[in-house]
Amino acid sequence: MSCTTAHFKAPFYRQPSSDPVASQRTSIVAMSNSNQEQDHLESIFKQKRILRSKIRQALKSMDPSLRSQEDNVIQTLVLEAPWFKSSKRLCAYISCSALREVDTLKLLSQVLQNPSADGSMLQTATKVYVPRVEDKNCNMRMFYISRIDDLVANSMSILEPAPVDADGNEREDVMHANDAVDLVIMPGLAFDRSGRRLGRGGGYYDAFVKNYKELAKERNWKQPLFVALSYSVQIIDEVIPVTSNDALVDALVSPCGVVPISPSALESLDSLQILRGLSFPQYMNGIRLVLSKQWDTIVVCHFSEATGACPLVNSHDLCLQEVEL
Ligand SMILES: Nc1nc2c(c(=O)[nH]1)N(C=O)[C@@H](CNc1ccc(C(=O)N[C@@H](CCC(=O)O)C(=O)O)cc1)CN2
Ligand SMILES: Nc1ncnc2c1ncn2[C@@H]1O[C@H](COP(=O)(O)OP(=O)(O)OP(=O)(O)O)[C@@H](O)[C@H]1O
Repeated sequence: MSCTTAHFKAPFYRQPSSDPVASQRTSIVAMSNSNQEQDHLESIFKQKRILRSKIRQALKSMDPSLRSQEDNVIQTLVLEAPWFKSSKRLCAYISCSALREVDTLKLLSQVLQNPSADGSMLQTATKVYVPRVEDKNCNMRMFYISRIDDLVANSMSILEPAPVDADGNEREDVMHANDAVDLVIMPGLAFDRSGRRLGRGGGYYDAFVKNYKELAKERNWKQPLFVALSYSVQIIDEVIPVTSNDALVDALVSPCGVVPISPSALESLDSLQILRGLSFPQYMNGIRLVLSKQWDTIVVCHFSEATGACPLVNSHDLCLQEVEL
């Protein structure tokens, strides 16, 4: 399933000039620019297709017991994270085992069972919204669910909420909710260490992220934290080819840990405080802050191999500068 590239054609259209010769010249230049841009986009889509099959293959070859271990580690990391526990409203995908996606069912059943994500009886319950694909034109809605057992499998075998729940009530669409979502847990096929994300080619999440960010801006809401869940084999060393439509993630959760990428993730995940709080000498030398090319600010911490911690971030692809703590 894929959308056409027509979405990209509009920005390359130029207003015709009143001088017919200039207008012809302009339109030839515009056409050749447009053709170049189109070729460039085609090349990106081709690279994406190649990368998708490579990662699908890697996921297929993954040992099922390793997958299950990684699922547990990732979900535990999320469940124990302060940014997850403090979340009042979140969007999350319903994982599909046929697509070999990081499991979210443990996470979601925990949230839906508990009165709040941090288990506190005093707080109001965390509201959960999950995706429903509306058509093949990148339209996906996020509907409120209170239970996991009244979802139905769509044509892609992904469980989805019907627009009306089991009691006959219309479900709330997150785009019409009165309050802001603080967290969006995203799926993806591959990620690089600067937060670029390769989806399954539907463009659904890219469109949703763009629309939700616009809505939050209009309403003066704090932007949600966009966090993707990833098996180790899905984090790649190469740069993921992206277009201007591709939304970056703020942070990644993999079995190696929670990796803040954007400045807002660094702030929300309290990473600097965590780093400053570390007082073990063997860690102190190993920890570095790096400047990310993507965000042009200090965003990623990594650990030296000497510490035994996962060297999730390679200095060669991310660092503009390293700062010893
Ligand atoms: N669990 C889950 N729900 C989700 C998404 C997702 O990635 N995961 N989506 C995120 O956008 C949307 C659905 N988009 C999807 C796009 C493609 C395929 C899929 O089955 N792709 C096949 C290849 C099909 C083909 O090439 O024709 C595959 O990836 O193997 C599934 C969902 C909304 N809901
Ligand atoms: N914000 C958007 N509005 C309209 N079309 C979009 C938007 N974002 C992406 N698309 C279109 O969706 C198609 C697929 O995009 P892309 O390959 O980047 O999807 P993806 O990121 O892999 O999928 P997903 O976001 O669903 O995980 C492209 O044709 C692209 O033009």
